[in-house]
Amino acid sequence: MWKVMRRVSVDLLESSSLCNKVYFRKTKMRVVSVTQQNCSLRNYSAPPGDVKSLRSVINPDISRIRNIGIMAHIDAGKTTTTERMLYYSGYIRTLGDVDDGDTVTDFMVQERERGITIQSAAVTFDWKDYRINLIDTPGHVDFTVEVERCLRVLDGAVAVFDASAGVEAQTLTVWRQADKHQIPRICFLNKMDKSRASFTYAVESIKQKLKTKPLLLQLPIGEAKTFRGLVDIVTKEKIIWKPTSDLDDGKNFERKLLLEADDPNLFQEVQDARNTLIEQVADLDDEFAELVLGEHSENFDLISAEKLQSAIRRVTLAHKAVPVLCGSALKNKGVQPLLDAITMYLPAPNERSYEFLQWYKDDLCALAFKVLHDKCRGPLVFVRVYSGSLKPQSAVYNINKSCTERMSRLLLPFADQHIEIPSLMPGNIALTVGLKQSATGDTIVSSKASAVAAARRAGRDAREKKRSVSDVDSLLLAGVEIPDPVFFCTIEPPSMAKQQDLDNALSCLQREDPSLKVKIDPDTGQTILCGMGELHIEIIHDRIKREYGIETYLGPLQIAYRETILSAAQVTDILDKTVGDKRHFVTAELEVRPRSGDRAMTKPIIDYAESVIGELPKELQGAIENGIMNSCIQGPLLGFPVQDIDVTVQSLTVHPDTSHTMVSACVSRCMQKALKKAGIQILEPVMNLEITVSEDHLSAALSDLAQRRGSIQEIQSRQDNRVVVAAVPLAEMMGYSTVLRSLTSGSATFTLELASYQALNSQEQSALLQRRMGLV
Ligand SMILES: Nc1nc2c(ncn2[C@@H]2O[C@H](COP(=O)(O)OP(=O)(O)OP(=O)(O)O)[C@@H](O)[C@H]2O)c(=O)[nH]1
Repeated sequence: MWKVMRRVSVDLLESSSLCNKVYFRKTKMRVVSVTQQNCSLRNYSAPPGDVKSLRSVINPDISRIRNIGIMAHIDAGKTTTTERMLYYSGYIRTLGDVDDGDTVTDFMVQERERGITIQSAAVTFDWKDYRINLIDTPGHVDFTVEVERCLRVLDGAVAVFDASAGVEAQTLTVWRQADKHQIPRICFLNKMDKSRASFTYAVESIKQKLKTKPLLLQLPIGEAKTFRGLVDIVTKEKIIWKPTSDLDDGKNFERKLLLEADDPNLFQEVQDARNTLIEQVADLDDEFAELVLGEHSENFDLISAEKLQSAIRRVTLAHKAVPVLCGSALKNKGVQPLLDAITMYLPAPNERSYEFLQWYKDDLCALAFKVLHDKCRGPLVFVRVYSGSLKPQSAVYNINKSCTERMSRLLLPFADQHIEIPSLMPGNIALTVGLKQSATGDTIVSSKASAVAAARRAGRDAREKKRSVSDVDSLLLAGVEIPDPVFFCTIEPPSMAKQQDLDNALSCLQREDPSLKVKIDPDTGQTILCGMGELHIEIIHDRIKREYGIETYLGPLQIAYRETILSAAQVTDILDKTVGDKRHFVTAELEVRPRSGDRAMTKPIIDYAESVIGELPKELQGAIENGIMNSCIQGPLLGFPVQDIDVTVQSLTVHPDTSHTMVSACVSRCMQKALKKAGIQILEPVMNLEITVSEDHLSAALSDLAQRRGSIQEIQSRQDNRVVVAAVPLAEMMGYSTVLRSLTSGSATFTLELASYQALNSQEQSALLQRRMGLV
C-alpha cells in the first residue's frame, strides 16, 4: 500500500511541469521497501525518548535555551541532519531516513512519500543541559513563506550545504531572509562522503557568494569515500567515528588530542589553520585582539580553547563572521560536534535585542508563528513568548484581531506528538490549544489594557525619536511578508452539496498557510486557488483529499499576470441614484499616473488635491480609498491586479444623504474608466532560473532555453558541472521538468524563483488576450 502510494506520488510529480527536482529523488524511488509496519515501529504515538527529563525541566534557564532553525537549498540534508540530532540527543531510539519516509520532522504523509519537507516542524530536545527548540524548514522555493515565518521566531540558524555543490540558488534566498531578520548563523558542510565533495570548494563559494567571512573551526579527515572524521581546530582534537561491530550509527567516536607524531602533515595543517583562525577572530574582536597582541603574541598555542571559543561566539553574535563545520549526516559523522557548536556559538533568547520588548515591560508578549489544524483539538497555534509568561486556562488578547481569546492547554511540540505543560516562560516555544481567531503573524498579549499601555509607550518613544506612527505599528504587530501567488487554477467539488465542505477545508488550510489565496471568480462564481508554485497547489489538492475527504477537480494551471497603465489619464464620473426616499449623489474626478520604481507594488499610492483633503472626514476618506483599492484588485483588461500606479483625487462632491457604499462604488467606476483611458499593459512574471547540468548536456539545455524566451545571464562552473543562470518568463516553463529530464538523461536539476514582472510586447499581449477570450 505504502509502495503504491509512493509510486503514484512520484508519477504525479514527474508529470508536473514545474517540479524543480528534474530527476525527482532517484534514490527515493529506488528505496521503496518501507512498509506501513516499519513506520509504526518508530512508535510515533508513544512519548519520545526521555520525556521525564524534559518534563522535569519544562522551563529551563533562558541562557540554556537555543531556538534554532535549519535552513538550506532543497535536498542539502536538513531533515537527515535533524534526525541525527534527535537520535544523538536520545529523543528517538532508532534512526529514521528520508529515503525510507520515516523521519520524525517530515511527518505529513506527503512529506514522507515525497521525501521533502513541506511544513516546518518544531521539535524540542535537550543536548548537554541545553534546551534546543529546533525548526526544520522547507528547502523548496514554493514554501519560502513557511521559512520566513519561522525565521521570525528563531534566535540562530544552521545553514546546511551540500559540500559537493556549495552555495545553491535557494541557499542565497534563505541566507538573505536570515540577514533580514539578523539571525546569527553556523554553516554545516554536509555530504562530505559524496564523490565530488570538496571542503575547499564549498568554503570558497560561501566566501564569494554569501559575501561573508567563514571561520573554519574544523578540517575534514579524508574526503568523499575516505571521509572518516575531523579535526577540531579550536581544541586541536582529532575526532574519528568508529562503527561498533553490529552498528554504525555514529554514536561511537574517539576524540583525542592530535599529536605531531600521529600525523606530522595533518598536525602542521591544523597548526596553520588555528593560527589563521586566531588572526581572523582578532581582526574582528577588540577584546580578543588585546589578548593576542599582548601576553600571547609570541605563541598562539598558549591561547586557550575557551578564550578562542568565547571570541568566536562574540563575532558570530555580532554577525561579523560565520563558523563553518563539516560532516556527513547520512553516514552519521559530524553531527555531535555540530550540536556542541549550536550551544556554544548561537545565542540564547536573552542575547537578542527586540526593540518592542521595552514597551511591554514584563507583561506577556508572544508571537503566533504557525497554525496547524487538528481534527480533534481544533486549531493548534505555535507561539513564541518574548516576555511575561503564558499559562493554560487563561484569557489572552490578540492585538491584530482586536479580540480576547481563551487558551485551554499548552503543549510542548514533539513533531506529531505533544506533551502538556503548566506554563511557558520567555524565550520558549510551545503550542496552544483553544485559540480560535489567532493566525500566523499575530501578536498576543495578556489583555487589551496591556496592549494599550504598550502602544502608549511605543507612541511616546516614536515621538521622541521622531519616527512615524506606521513604524511603531509594524514593530508592534510584527507579521510575515507574503509574496503574491504566481499560479492559479479553478477548484471544484464533486457535487454542489460538497461546496460548503470545500470552503471549510480551504479556510482551515489558509489559516495554516497564508501564502495560499482563495477567491471567487466574479463572472463564473467558481472558486479559484492561487499558490506559490505548481508543487504548492498540488500539495493543497492532495491534502484536501486526504485530510478532508473531498475529491476535488482542478482546472488547468494558469499564470497570474499583472496589469499596469501606459500613461496618465484624468476622468470624471457621476453617480446619481435614488434608493427608497434617499438620493445618493457623488461626483468624483481622479487622475492616474504610472509609477516607476524597483519594487512592484499592487497597492496604489493615493493622494488628494488640497481642495479635497482640507475638509475630508475620516470615514469618507476610507470609502474613497476602498473604491480605489477595489478596482486595483481586478484590472480592467483581464482582471489581474494592477501594479505601480499613483492616484490623485482631484475633486469630490458628495450629497449629504449619500451612503459610503455609493461613494466607493462611484470612485471604483471612475477608477476603472481612468485605467482604461490610460491604456493597459499586461505584465508577466519572469523567473530566475538556475540549472545545474553536466558539460555534456549543456548545449542541449541552452538551445532549449533559447526557445523559451530565456535570457542567459551567466554560466558558472561548479565542480564538474555547469550552472546556468537565466531569466525566463514563467509562461514558458510549463512542462520544463519533463523536457529537461529527457534532454539531460535525468542528470540536471533546476530551481525557479520569481524575479520581477515584465511587460509583454504588443504581439504577445494580443495573443494572450485572444487565448483568454477563447479565440485561439
Ligand atoms: N551522500 C549523502 N547523502 C545525504 C546526506 N544527507 C542527506 N543525504 C541525502 O540527500 C537527500 C536529501 O536529504 P534530506 O535530509 O531530505 O534533505 P532536505 O534538505 O531536508 O530536503 P528538503 O526538505 O526537501 O529540502 C536524501 O536522499 C538523503 O538521503 C549526506 O550526508 N551524504
